[in-house]
Amino acid sequence: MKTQLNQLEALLNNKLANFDNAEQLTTALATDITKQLTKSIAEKGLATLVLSGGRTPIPLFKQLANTDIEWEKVYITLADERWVSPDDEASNERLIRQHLLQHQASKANFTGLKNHHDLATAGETECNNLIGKLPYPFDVVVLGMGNDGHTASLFPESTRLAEGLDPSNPNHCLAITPMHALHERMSLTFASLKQAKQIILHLCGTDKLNTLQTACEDGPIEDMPIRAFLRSQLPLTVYWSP
Ligand SMILES: O=C(O)[C@H](O)[C@@H](O)[C@H](O)[C@H](O)COP(=O)(O)O
Repeated sequence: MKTQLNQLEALLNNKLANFDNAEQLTTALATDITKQLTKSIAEKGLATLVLSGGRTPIPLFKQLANTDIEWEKVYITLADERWVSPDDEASNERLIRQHLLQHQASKANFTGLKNHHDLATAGETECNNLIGKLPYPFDVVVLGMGNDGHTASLFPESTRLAEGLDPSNPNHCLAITPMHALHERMSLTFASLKQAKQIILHLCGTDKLNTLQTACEDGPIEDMPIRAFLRSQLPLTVYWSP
């Protein structure tokens, strides 16, 4: 494990922060996000935070919910959304409302990606216009990764993946359909996410470490979309714990 971590630190140009356990990672990550948001608020009176769904970030959401930040000056949105009702078990908006927009963080300004359209393809323009109204570039983006190398909802083999990965795509979001995951999705584009002041890839478990190692090796970006972030000169840090 130590050798693997040393190899990855070299591959990631020392942008790998590894911790002995998820609790230590969560505390450090919540602290770092708080610092960046507080700095942005001091500089420009507001801050934007883009979050991913999944199971990994739930402890982080819970810790941030109780953190003393001027949340009324923080604008939060999602890196992606399953195109389901916000009260559906699969909804990332539901996850954010349930675990983050509580306690002190209940004062934050949240913009969801799901709108009234039945299909993500029909809702794409409205979603893009809505995200376009948020303060930009984003200050902090927190990404997860699946063991297929997807991030946000930029899945290998998905429809329109090339558009989603196109660094010059002028749009913030696109409707995309994974081949091997449930639900039509709305995903922020690589072009929109990569402009952020701070990009965090939040991973837990040896399976994700092994996937990260594979993603750091040669191979097409389309095979493992997280490679678009790893191979660009971006302010990206990987936070990992067992
Ligand atoms: O909507 C989603 O599912 C997420 O945005 C997705 O990109 C997630 O970050 C990864 O699938 C990792 O999920 P886990 O944290 O559950 O492994």
